Amino acid sequence: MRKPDSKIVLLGDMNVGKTSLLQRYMERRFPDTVSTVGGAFYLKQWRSYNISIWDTAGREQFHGLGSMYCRGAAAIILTYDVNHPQSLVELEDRFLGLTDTASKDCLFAIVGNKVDLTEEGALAGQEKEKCSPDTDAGDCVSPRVPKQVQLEDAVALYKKILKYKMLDEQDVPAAEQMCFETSAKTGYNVDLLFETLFDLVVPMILQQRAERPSHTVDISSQKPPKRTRPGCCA
Ligand SMILES: Nc1nc2c(ncn2[C@@H]2O[C@H](COP(=O)(O)OP(=O)(O)OP(=O)(O)O)[C@@H](O)[C@H]2O)c(=O)[nH]1
Ligand SMILES: [Mg+2]
Repeated sequence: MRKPDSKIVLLGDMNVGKTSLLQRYMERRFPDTVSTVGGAFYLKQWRSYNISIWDTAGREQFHGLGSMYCRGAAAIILTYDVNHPQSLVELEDRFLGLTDTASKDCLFAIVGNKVDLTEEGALAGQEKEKCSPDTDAGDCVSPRVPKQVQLEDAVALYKKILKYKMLDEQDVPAAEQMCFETSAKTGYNVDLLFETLFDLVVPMILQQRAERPSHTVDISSQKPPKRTRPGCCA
């Protein structure tokens, strides 16, 4: 397997839908999931680059592993559930600190998932009817409720992160570009999320390559060392 050129990590509380988002994007489906243990990754080829996308466990007991998964990451997807305000609070309180091991110019996306469960989901083009007993589970949506976390709350968190990382708003992508509302269930905005990040990460790969010192030695210009005492190896 080729070494990945870059790394993207999904972080966020348990049950917000990290695994489901990744499976929706990589496998184009919304399977039943079990709560993640530790972490797992997919390799995505984007243009001629290999990007690893890491799914992490949101459960408190795996918290200690988070900073290890973030090491060297080029982008981090901070995921919350639009129906659970506490999951947004947790991003700041519990997960942001884990990102200190990421690359110094790491990008942040903030993603509010499960928008299909909200009344606003209907406005986002998710017009499917409520489940009926004979409807396939994957084809139905649950009764909708007003959205509990607004996109502006995510934008405010994005700006706080920039302050925490001491980054200038002018040097990073705008909050409006990096805050998403998604549904792993319907696929709403899922491609947009991942592919926006891939497009932003590619120039970072190119820059790293340009900065990396060359390890190639031109042996044709090397003269053999002079031997002072022939035959002696001491
Ligand atoms: N309605 C709806 N349900 C979702 C969506 N995304 C995930 N779910 C459901 O939410 C539950 C948790 O999803 P996971 O993807 O396992 O959540 P996770 O963030 O990976 O959780 P951990 O692995 O425990 O950290 C599952 O029952 C999913 O089917 C979504 O967009 N809409
Ligand atoms: Mg999971």
